[in-house]
Amino acid sequence: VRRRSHRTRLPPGPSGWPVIRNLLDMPKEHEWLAFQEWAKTYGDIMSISVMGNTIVILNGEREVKELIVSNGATFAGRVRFPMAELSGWSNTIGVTSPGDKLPTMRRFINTSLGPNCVRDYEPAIDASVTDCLRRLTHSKAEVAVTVDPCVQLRRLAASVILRVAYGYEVLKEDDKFIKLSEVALETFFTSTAPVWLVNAFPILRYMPAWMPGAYFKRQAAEWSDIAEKSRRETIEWTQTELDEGRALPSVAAELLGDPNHDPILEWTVADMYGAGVDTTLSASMTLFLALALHPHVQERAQREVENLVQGTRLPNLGDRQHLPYVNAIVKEVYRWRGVANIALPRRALQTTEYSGYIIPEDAIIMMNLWSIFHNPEKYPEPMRFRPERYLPTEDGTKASLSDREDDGLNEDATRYVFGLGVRQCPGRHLADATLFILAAKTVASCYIDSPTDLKGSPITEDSVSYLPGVVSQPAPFLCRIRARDSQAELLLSDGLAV
Ligand code: HEM
Repeated sequence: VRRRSHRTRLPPGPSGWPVIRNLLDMPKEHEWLAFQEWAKTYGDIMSISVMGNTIVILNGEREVKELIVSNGATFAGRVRFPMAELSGWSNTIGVTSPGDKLPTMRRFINTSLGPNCVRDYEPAIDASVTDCLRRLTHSKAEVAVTVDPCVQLRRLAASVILRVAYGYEVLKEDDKFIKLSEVALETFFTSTAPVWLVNAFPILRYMPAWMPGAYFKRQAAEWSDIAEKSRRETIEWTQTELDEGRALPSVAAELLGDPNHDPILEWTVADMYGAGVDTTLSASMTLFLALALHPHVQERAQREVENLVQGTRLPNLGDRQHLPYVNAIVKEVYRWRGVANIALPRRALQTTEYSGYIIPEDAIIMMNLWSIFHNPEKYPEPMRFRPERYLPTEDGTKASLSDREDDGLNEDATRYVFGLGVRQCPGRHLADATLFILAAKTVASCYIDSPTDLKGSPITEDSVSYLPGVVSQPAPFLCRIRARDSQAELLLSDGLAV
């Protein structure tokens, strides 16, 4: 192991090589696993240096709480991606650091997506979930069909977001706004990749577009048009609905209702798609995979729901407090494989001293949520999906359901999965409500089993694999799904969208 000299006073880390420093050490994918491994040598706060940037990695809950929560303002910055800014994404909240526009954006999105939002949109979320399960089961009780659940779960995540953001209802498989938003989002992700030299050397952004080597500027101009088209067409759609008196309540309708609204907030509405769809989809796919792998979890959850509703209806958000085991499933979905394993990197806005180390201004800060979620002292047998770890039952470990703040053992994973502090995910209430409704209705009405990869090889808990990326999703898988019985089939097909 190459250790860096103690004299630097940066948090410890591999020493790297002259000039390129840790460029070759930096893992190409699933970096949270490498960071977790490095923590065994360097500890819960460590650093590396890549392309002139200091990256500070926080592997422990104490470091995350003390730096990100208690020192919130210092670490509230986001990483800049000049190529994304040139490509029309400069008003995206997820790359905006504190300054003139951030407080306006945060206030708006926190209010629009606060706990009230969930109450207002609950019927729409409920209907979308039922619709999704009906499509997945094909409404045929006791006839199991083999499906790739990703297709319908993506449609569900996108339907919820487009309904809440614009009052738009997805009615077709190849929906125009899903396509438009996905194409635009692709340009965002591609423009944040390190292959664009301008992301490492921002000075290049001043090169005139006609110069040899300035291909990136012409590409950025093209992508900028795509981002603008997506933002404009969606918000104009809501404006037309408002003008013609048929707009459904939505975040965009609320915004457009104020004639003096700040136009920058139209981008914040658009951000909901990019930030909300892949994340909700990742957690939903993990839910299906975990249920398919654990029939006893489904049975216990189904019994819990059945005791409450007695076959008369499907459960809903109002039942939440009476369904502790279903709640525990959602918490374990957040923890077991993670969604955004290194959250969304932050940037230090000033030089700070912590635990005897210097964290320099502009350092990139990565919270390794994976390390926290897979610390065996905090979550015994961390690779096992065990919802009961959150429950005060004979096989559970919690002292009480209240899950006190200082209770480190099997702490509620919801506290971390959405990040922490001043930049915490504003979509958490919406996402959490969607996942609870999906989990409760799924166990109440369906039975899922036989998970395999796309070639038909069985998947076990130990062979589960996840794709790389800021948002990590299960590798594509198939499973068998059927409506639990004819009563469940009836409840799923009742009062549905066509
Ligand atoms: C299971 C689903 C989700 C997970 C796990 C998740 C997780 C996260 C995380 C870890 C962050 C970074 C927080 C930080 O830096 O501390 C974040 C930011 C964000 N999320 Fe979510 N998210 C989810 C769903 C959603 C939804 C449904 C929306 C909106 C509809 C949303 C909107 C945002 C936005 C706008 C940001 C950027 C906030 C900022 O930079 O100030 N997220 N999310």
